[in-house]
Amino acid sequence: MFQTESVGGALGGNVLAIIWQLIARYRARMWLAILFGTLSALTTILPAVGAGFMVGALLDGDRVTAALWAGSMIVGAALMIVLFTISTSISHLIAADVQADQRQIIGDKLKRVPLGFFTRFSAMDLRRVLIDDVEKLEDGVAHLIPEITAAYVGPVALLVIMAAVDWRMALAALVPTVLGFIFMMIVMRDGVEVTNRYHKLQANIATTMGEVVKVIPVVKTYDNSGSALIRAHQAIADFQDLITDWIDRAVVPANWFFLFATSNLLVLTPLSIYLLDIDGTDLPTVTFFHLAAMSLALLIAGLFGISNRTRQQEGVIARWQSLMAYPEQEVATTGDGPDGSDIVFSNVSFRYDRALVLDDVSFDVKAGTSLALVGPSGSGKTTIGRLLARFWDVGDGKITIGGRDIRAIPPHRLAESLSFVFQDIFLFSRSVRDNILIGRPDATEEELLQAARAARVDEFVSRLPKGYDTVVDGSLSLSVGQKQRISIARALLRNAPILVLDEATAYNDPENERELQGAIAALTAGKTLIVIAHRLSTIRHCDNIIFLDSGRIREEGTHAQLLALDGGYAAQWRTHMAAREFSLRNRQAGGDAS
Ligand SMILES: Nc1ncnc2c1ncn2[C@@H]1O[C@H](COP(=O)(O)OP(=O)(O)OP(=O)(O)O)[C@@H](O)[C@H]1O
Repeated sequence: MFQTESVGGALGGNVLAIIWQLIARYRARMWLAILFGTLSALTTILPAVGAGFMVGALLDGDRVTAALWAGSMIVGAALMIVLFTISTSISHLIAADVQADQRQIIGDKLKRVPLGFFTRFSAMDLRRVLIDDVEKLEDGVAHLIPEITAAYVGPVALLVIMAAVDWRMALAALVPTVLGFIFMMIVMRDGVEVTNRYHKLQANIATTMGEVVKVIPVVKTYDNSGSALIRAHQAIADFQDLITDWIDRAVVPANWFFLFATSNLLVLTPLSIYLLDIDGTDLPTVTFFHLAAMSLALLIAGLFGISNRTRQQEGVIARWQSLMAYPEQEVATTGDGPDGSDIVFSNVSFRYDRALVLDDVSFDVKAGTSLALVGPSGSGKTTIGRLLARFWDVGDGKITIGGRDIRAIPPHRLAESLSFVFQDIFLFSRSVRDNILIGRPDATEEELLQAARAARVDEFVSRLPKGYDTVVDGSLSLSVGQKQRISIARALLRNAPILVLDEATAYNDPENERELQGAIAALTAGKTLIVIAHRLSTIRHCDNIIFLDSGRIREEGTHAQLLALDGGYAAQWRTHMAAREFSLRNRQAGGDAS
């Protein structure tokens, strides 16, 4: 998952500055939104002023003027709403533009990160940054930025006017609110931490629930909901535990603050009555101060809401920054493709995180020959295949294809030379035809059908309701073997000079396997081939076999040479043969019984 904490912690109050940078292209319009927002905040003084003059007119017995002032109060309130609406309309339009920009920026970033990035971050992580967070950014751009200036300017302007009229009553309106602020800052020191945890645990629940939905079939198969859902239960329990803490340390203090902020009348009213008596302060002024004090409290309370929402934006910005900081892969934009299909790994070392996964690996595969990579699980076989496709770049050493360092080959030229059949098959929610054509979009119908026949796709496609035009979606349940055959058809169609097969036939049923092996033989004929295999029977005829263990090449040679060596490969071969014999005997026993 993308980081939210460390970057978020470092962000602190910078989050608004970062949002300000994000809207760089729209600053002129944003200034306009800020201007209208600030004018709207300033108009909050109008009802108080109007009320003061209205009372003055009433005391003079001038009812017409009083009515006019009453009308001005309504106009003032309406003006406030109109100005605010203009401000927020402008800022929402900017927010929509910024959101579109952000999606573009993230999309561009995703084009520049190495392919391996997508094996490390789940679709859910990406969805969160690309969709949910971009949605949330709307509050930052459309509300926080224009409102923050108004939230500061409004109370200050109000206070200046109040102080100009009577500094004593201005102070009385201000003091409880300031006390509320100080109180809030002391109590909310803990509240910030607990609110951050609240947001984190909330995100954790979302992630775990997403996982739960994914594992439901497994859970049901094993009838093991107790243990499989433990993480989800734990996430919910953690959240429930925190809620009480959060209410005690963040919600209650926040309400105390509102109480303090709006309780300035408790000080102002006795003071104003006292002043009425002793020094000729008049009733209109007292009326003005009472309404102005309430406006002041509300404006300052608004500041509190802003600081809370700013904190929510921190997570959004932190995840975005974490994505943007992900190392990019340098790609050549010009240059030739590989000159031939010889593959050479020279002293290649590689680590995903800390541990070395490939350690000084060197080998070559001559054009048109085959290499099999074998070894225990986790020995680095798949990593070698992925490095060849530049899922990641090597740490040390280099990989060349046709004598050219793959880092110097433009990606489309590299892609033209390689075909992959991976363990994980991804099919798009499009027709079977489109899914095969991904291998070569400009292939003719005849070429497509030829590839489909060779990969034995046509057999099951003819039984589908719309044949090759049937859409591969949730309603169409293809077996793993069928999906695998589609992916082989793709590779056949691509007809690239180098082919990497990662356990390509591991999931196919025995009846299909022989035919599929035939198709693969057609696919691999004349190609430079790297097979990543567990079932050694499929690779015994390879020109060269490398036995890997813990990221190092331990043995290399033909099947016969490695057997003669009697090392790790021979041991794995013996295990394989024993397992095969066992399964054959079982099948025979099953056959006899029936
Ligand atoms: N995306 C990744 N991030 C971090 N570590 C990884 C990643 N992919 C693989 N590894 C680690 O690298 C090591 C080599 O993995 P690799 O998949 O290359 O082995 P393998 O020989 O193909 O294994 P298997 O036969 O089980 O597929 C393992 O320790 C694995 O946990």
